[in-house]
Amino acid sequence: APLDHIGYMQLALSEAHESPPKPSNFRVGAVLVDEGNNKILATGFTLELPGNTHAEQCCLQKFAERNDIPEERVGEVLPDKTVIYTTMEPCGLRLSGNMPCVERIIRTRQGGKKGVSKVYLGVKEPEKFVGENTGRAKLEEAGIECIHISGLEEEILRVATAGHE
Ligand SMILES: Nc1nc(=O)c(N)c(NC[C@H](O)[C@H](O)[C@H](O)COP(=O)(O)O)[nH]1
Ligand SMILES: [Zn+2]
Repeated sequence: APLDHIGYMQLALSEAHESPPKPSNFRVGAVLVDEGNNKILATGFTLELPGNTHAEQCCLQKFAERNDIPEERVGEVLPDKTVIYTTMEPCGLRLSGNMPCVERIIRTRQGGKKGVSKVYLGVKEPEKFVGENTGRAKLEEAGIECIHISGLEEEILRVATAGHE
């Protein structure tokens, strides 16, 4: 049977377990899903790809690479009903200064592409690095629904902060 919301979030959490612990970020897992056909498009975890990458960023980049285009153009090849499950809400600001995942996700809808239409998140971002994460408001403004899938918060946060002292 196809995975349900909690199934996809559990899959994202299993990805988060793969992330190498680091004091300056959170260990997050994500799954890019074609909700129209219940197909997994890509999985990702923090630091999976080279260059201080985030879980959501890795999903987009891996799917783009599989379609021979750069991540910034991945919206051109995403199926119409693409959604992303991420154990922690997408970042709106990064201490490293790298492009936040909220911007990367909104960018998938540029040029009238459907891109990512929903973000399912396991927890809000703890205010440890950048204060309150205001990304969800930006996602909603861009027409992207943010839905909290509850039930895994404790384990998500334990995994996310395992690299912290
Ligand atoms: N949603 C999300 N997915 C991730 O894969 C990840 N690592 C974070 N973490 C958010 C946190 O705010 C940033 O990790 C810090 O702000 C440091 O920024 P860098 O990660 O070094 O760019 N958040
Ligand atoms: Zn991010």
